Amino acid sequence: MAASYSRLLAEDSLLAVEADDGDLLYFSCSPASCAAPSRRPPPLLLPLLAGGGSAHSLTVPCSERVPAAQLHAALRRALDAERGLGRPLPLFSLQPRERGFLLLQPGRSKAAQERRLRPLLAAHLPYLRVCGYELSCGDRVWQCPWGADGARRLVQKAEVDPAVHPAVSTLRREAVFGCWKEAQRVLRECIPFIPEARGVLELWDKCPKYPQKGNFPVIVVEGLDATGKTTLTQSLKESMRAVLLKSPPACINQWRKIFDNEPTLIRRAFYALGNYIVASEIAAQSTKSPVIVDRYWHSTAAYAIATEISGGLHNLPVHHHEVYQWPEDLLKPDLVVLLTLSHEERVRRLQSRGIEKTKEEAELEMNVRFREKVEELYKRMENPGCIPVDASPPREAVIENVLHLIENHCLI
Ligand SMILES: Nc1ncnc2c1ncn2[C@@H]1O[C@H](COP(=O)(O)OP(=O)(O)O)[C@@H](O)[C@H]1O
Ligand SMILES: Nc1ccn([C@@H]2O[C@H](COP(=O)(O)OP(=O)(O)O)[C@@H](O)[C@H]2O)c(=O)n1
Repeated sequence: MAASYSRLLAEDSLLAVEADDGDLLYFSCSPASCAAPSRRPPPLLLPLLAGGGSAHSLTVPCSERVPAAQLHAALRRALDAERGLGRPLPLFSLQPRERGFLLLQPGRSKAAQERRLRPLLAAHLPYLRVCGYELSCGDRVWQCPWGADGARRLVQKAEVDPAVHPAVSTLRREAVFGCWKEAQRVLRECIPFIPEARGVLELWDKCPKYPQKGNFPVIVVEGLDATGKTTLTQSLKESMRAVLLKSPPACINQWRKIFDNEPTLIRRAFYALGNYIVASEIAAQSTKSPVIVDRYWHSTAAYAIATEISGGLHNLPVHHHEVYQWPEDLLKPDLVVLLTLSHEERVRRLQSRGIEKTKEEAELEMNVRFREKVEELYKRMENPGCIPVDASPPREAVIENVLHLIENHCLI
């Protein structure tokens, strides 16, 4: 009979490894005495070890968010650069809650893998939990912690798959901030490591904290890259005699590249605060004229969730989850238009535009699953939700449709 999730968490530690297709495989690691002999050994590890390969897991305790996120990113870079160490798979430990990597290396002994790993990890070792994996009695896999303090534990395929992706519970803390105070807190913690964080915070300090919208309409245009946001927002600006704003706003754009190269926690805090900075511009401008905004909070949340939650649509947080709700302290637009386009047409437009692609754009183009998740996430956003508009007709028709939509919302 399958063990319950709560029992596994009470007695064992539970690990989730992201397989090649982005889906998750769950293992439990139990003190040998309470391991039921009927529980099967885990896939992935058993064939690898039986074939003479080796495996190590590295996890980063998450006590201090910013240093932990930076260490995790540094490890990823080091492992990606070190070809002789095998393939790193993203790994979540659910008890204690930690993130890290599982290194799988066919045809290399545990001792040999350890010899390559030790110098690479030397500087980080005090802040990491590292375990090697061993095979005994033909089909028993043991987890063996480095250092003297940990007893080895039996690793088995977990008989329960928690219904929720392990990263869902960390989204609020690490990627989709529910209020400006949280984003500000993260950027403050970054100042010792990233001096530019101070620049962003100084600009934010000058902004009113809960600005109110003026009487003119505020319309946001969202959508994947190359769906026609720039084209549409420019036309709306002209035909409505509106002011056109962008998030992130021009005043922090100079630092965008720096934050784009930082781990999720820091990168998303930058974009989140960017939305609050643009909100004060929206408030000021909407007392004088209509305002069009090219990307806003929905983009920040949708991209953050799609990057953090691996696998397919089934792994996304359930409908009406708190991460889909508009932050209460962020100025709300009157209408959010979502431009939708088939994958083929979007790629054609990207190619005909021909400018250099950012890493995330290139990933979007390549990764159909990621694109599907971003689009689905846009549609799950609430209060306000996005209104989808087909962006495939000619430019003039798209603009006309959106102008009708704006009129129907009684905004002009
Ligand atoms: N309705 C349309 N039909 C055909 N091409 C379009 C349409 N709207 C935009 N484009 C073209 O597609 C490309 C991407 O549009 P753009 O407005 O830059 O998208 P985004 O700002 O969303 O990245 C541009 O070359 C643009 O001229
Ligand atoms: N309000 C915003 C705007 C952009 N972003 C991030 O910036 C990326 C897209 O910005 P972009 O400027 O390349 O998009 P386009 O306006 O070129 O389509 C997304 O991948 C998001 O990660 C965000 O998080 N929040």
